[in-house]
Amino acid sequence: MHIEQLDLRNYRNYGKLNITFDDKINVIIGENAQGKTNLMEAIYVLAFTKSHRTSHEKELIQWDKEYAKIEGRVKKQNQKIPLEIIISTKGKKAKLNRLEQRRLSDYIGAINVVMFAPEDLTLVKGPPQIRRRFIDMELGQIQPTYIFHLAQYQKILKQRNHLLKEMQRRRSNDRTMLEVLTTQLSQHAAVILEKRFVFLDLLKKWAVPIHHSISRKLEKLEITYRATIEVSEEDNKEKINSIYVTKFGEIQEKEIERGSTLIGPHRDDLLFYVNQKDVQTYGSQGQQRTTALSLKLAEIELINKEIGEYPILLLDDVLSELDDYRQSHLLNTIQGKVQTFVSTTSVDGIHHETLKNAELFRVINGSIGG
Ligand SMILES: Nc1ncnc2c1ncn2[C@@H]1O[C@H](COP(=O)(O)OP(=O)(O)OP(=O)(O)O)[C@@H](O)[C@H]1O
Repeated sequence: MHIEQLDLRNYRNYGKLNITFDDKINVIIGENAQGKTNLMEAIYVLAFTKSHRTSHEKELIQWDKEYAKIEGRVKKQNQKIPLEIIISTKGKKAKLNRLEQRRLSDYIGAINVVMFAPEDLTLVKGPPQIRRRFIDMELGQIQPTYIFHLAQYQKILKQRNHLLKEMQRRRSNDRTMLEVLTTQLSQHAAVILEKRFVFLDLLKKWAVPIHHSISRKLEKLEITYRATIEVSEEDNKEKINSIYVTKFGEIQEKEIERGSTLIGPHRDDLLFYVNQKDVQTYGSQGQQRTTALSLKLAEIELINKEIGEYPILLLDDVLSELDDYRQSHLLNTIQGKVQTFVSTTSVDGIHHETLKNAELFRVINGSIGG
């Protein structure tokens, strides 16, 4: 799949932009603060309806304007699909084939996008929420029902935390309500965990051999899921649900005392081992980067396997962060089959021949020239 055309209106520092892209490699080049990441972000928002770098959507609207609009024409399985996101101070609209989609899960997945930015290099070393976000974004775009369960889970979690806080302060003792919320939360948590286990199994199938190859066959990567309950990656949702229900029963008084939900997928994590050593604690920066790169490359292959087409790849200022060997590995993998957007301040540090045939877009203060 690829984006043929992108139109922006009042999006960050782009007042008006109409641009046609190459279906292979597009290099977005410009000095700092000219709008390279803004362009990448717009493509990301077109795919996920939200930004990868802010949760405050008002920031996406050009200063002093009422709304921001992103329109894209995507070619997927030989069909041209028009997509549109409008963000205004009143809210957000997502249109697929010119029809407004009320549920996010009906829109997300229309195009598949994989973003690789410098922050992703901290995927291994950074806090657990980065790894949970990684799973949620990647799994969500290949399985829209996951987004539905995640959204329900988060809604119920909020209500449950509020109730627990009220019970902690002795302003409520509504045990029946707590039981209802616990039952609902466990059900969604079980579906989320089951789907994460299936996804992880697929991810490992790709990431482990890729890591082996990038490390010149010296390193064996292992990935495990760390849950807040004792569960096996082979367990199905019924089994997981019953484990949650039992555990919630056991910790109920502790949860009331703390005023918060203490177990569930919102507290889980991924662990990475290289040659049986925990990469987060013992890995070199190089090993951590290889792991992050292997995961991203695995994701690209996984989406191709699940969807039947390669996703669109956004490499925001990250190529120059990788050494020549890792750069080559990345660019050789995508060569000729993945529409890719590379943003950079200079092509000096990027030596691969793929870029020689790329289409070049020069960004100066929210305008693009060839
Ligand atoms: N809502 C907005 N309205 C207008 N301009 C904005 C808005 N949000 C950000 N900008 C401007 O966009 C520019 C930053 O663009 P961007 O983040 O894409 O930079 P970049 O080209 O990727 O630079 P770098 O190489 O430093 O990352 C800044 O000049 C900023 O003032």
